[in-house]
Amino acid sequence: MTDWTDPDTFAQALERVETKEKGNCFEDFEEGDLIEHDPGLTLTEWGNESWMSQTLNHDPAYWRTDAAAERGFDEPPIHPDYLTAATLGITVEDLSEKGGYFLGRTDVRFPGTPVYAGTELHVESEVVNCATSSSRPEYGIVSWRTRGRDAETGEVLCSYERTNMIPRREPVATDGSGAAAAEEDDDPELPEEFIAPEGGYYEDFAEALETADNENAAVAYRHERGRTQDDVTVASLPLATLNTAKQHHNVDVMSDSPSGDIVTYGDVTRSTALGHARSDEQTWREVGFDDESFHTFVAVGDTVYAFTRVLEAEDDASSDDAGTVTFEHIAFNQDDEPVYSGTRTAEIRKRSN
Ligand SMILES: C/C(=C\C(=O)SCCNC(=O)CCNC(=O)[C@H](O)C(C)(C)COP(=O)(O)OP(=O)(O)OC[C@H]1O[C@@H](n2cnc3c(N)ncnc32)[C@H](O)[C@@H]1OP(=O)(O)O)C(=O)O
Repeated sequence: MTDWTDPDTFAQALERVETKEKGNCFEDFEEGDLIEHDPGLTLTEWGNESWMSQTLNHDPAYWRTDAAAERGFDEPPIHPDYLTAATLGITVEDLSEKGGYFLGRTDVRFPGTPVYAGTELHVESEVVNCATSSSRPEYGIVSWRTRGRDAETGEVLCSYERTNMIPRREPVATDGSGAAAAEEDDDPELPEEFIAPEGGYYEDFAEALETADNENAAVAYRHERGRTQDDVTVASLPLATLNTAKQHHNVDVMSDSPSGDIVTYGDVTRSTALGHARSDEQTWREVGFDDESFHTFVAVGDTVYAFTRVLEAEDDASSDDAGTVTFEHIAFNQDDEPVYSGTRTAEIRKRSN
């Protein structure tokens, strides 16, 4: 009788059987396709608090009822970073589980916030672009518009457009023009002076911008905190959002990939950098995020730091207690390499109120 667990026999069986594959290849996506994602997620206090604590998002309004009430929330709400990460995590099984990397995202908005624990998320994505990668013949580049809705009311809570590299079944011939376009600008022009705001209130950002306007200066500074990536940030946080990307939890497969190892979920990297930035400001509300890019991998043992450039300050917030500030945040690693960048618009509390 055949012993199926004999290692030689089993190796032969493994070679001959079909693998029940997961995920979709580039060829499976067509512009205009609408995909309703089967996994759903109830946004819980546990999920929210795990995400916020591990990414150093310790804003009291998301932790304490008195601080929440002071900011106009009924109770500590679901953090927009966790909402964004959960909205994306649910989509991975259909959109990107096959492999490839999360390259970037834009137009991240929260039309239905605040969102409270107990809300069930239902997520759908529409394919908005399928492009050939001119530098990587074995991949295509796909963009989707994703909407996370309150499953009960249908209200859109989080919406964004995201782009991933997605493996092709069959590599295509490319002209290699992508590599040429990526050539480094070896003569960067930086301003003569860097100004840091005095404090974290709206007026501090507005005043610093005004000073910089009169000189060849930029309002830019780094944040002291860093967060070294470990099993929790690399594997546990994405799995808690039902993100099934093998990049985050399958060391065996990833040893034979461009990164050579499991890598941090892009939303963990960016949320950690944003947590560092928020710890040096008086955040009132998050408005949105644009032009987000993931430049290189972050892996277990890497440390995520943050750098902020203040771009704009406008006294046009939804509340008299705040003004609107636009930032560029850059996450970087222990070797000072940028790993993430993106712009963020947030309402920042005014000093006078
Ligand atoms: C979720 C989820 C997975 C993750 O969270 S993975 C973790 C987050 N992402 C990363 O760590 C990726 C970091 N990026 C990289 O390491 C490099 O970009 C990468 C993927 C190795 C590619 O590097 P290359 O130097 O080979 O190439 P480029 O950076 O020039 O990009 C390749 C092509 O993609 C185009 N592209 C890049 N960014 C964007 C963007 N934001 N939007 C649209 N297109 C973009 C770029 O122009 C190149 O195009 P070519 O035609 O020239 O090939 C999950 O699984 O869902």
